[in-house]
Amino acid sequence: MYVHVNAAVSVDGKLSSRRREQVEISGADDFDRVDRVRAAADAVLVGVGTVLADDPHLTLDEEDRRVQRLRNGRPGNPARVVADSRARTPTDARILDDEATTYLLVSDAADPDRLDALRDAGAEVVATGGDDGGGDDGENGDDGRVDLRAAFDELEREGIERVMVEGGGEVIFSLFEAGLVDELTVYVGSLVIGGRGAPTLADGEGFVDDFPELDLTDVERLDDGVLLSYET
Ligand SMILES: NC(=O)C1=CN([C@@H]2O[C@H](COP(=O)(O)OP(=O)(O)OC[C@H]3O[C@@H](n4cnc5c(N)ncnc54)[C@H](O)[C@@H]3O)[C@@H](O)[C@H]2O)C=CC1
Ligand SMILES: Nc1nc(O)c(N)c(N[C@@H]2O[C@H](COP(=O)(O)O)[C@@H](O)[C@H]2O)n1
Repeated sequence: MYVHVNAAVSVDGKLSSRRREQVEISGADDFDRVDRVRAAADAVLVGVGTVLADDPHLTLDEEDRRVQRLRNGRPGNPARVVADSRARTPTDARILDDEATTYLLVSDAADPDRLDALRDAGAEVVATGGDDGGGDDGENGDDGRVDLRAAFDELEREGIERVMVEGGGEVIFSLFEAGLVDELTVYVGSLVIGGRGAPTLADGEGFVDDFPELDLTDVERLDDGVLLSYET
């Protein structure tokens, strides 16, 4: 699986404010670039924190790009994928409409009745990862969250080979922690958000050593900000 993480941050590295509501950090040119990256992907992935905060749609904005994909024998929109251990995605979430296939990555911690309701609402459920019985302590490498590596193997069996990850900070950290990131693009908008509780590009537990190092491959001025491109 090729994994491209993309995010927009303020100059102080925040994805959003302490209210966790969507903040428009990108300008028109960056949103168009994001649409292009989506169009190249087989699937767009977010964490359930992003679904609950933003209720994103994750489809293509540009009709021409949908048409081009269909001409190439691909679905008009990339599939949508949510890392959602406990199946907290609302059944009326926008990502569950019929404009694309939507996979919910869940763990053993998800309630079976809830999964039935989400299947009825149109979701394809992929279960990996489970509860080690020891609470959220991270012991045994299993804290009841989705095992992203195993889930990606399942998605590959569904023909998904290229994933674009749009956030948020918890999921992005987990992907770096698991060594699953191939490419990172970060749009840095010219604003300060601040707030110790505001989400950043990589949240989670954070690293204390063995920090993932990246190769800077490009720097581009875009809208009123800067696009930074990295490979791992
Ligand atoms: N500026 C930007 O480009 C973007 C900003 N955002 C912002 O980010 C915030 C949401 O980010 P977060 O709260 O960090 O939530 P998130 O979107 O990273 O979701 C985290 C949740 O995913 C679930 N999950 C399942 N398996 C997991 C695993 N293995 N590792 C980590 N999480 C796993 C857990 O329930 C966890 O609470 C919102 O404020 C949203 O507006 C989100 C996307 C893009
Ligand atoms: N690239 C980017 N720039 C910003 O300024 C943003 N606020 C976001 N947010 C994320 O974009 C997604 C919205 O998707 P739809 O337009 O509803 O399809 C979602 O993942 C937001 O968190 N991204």
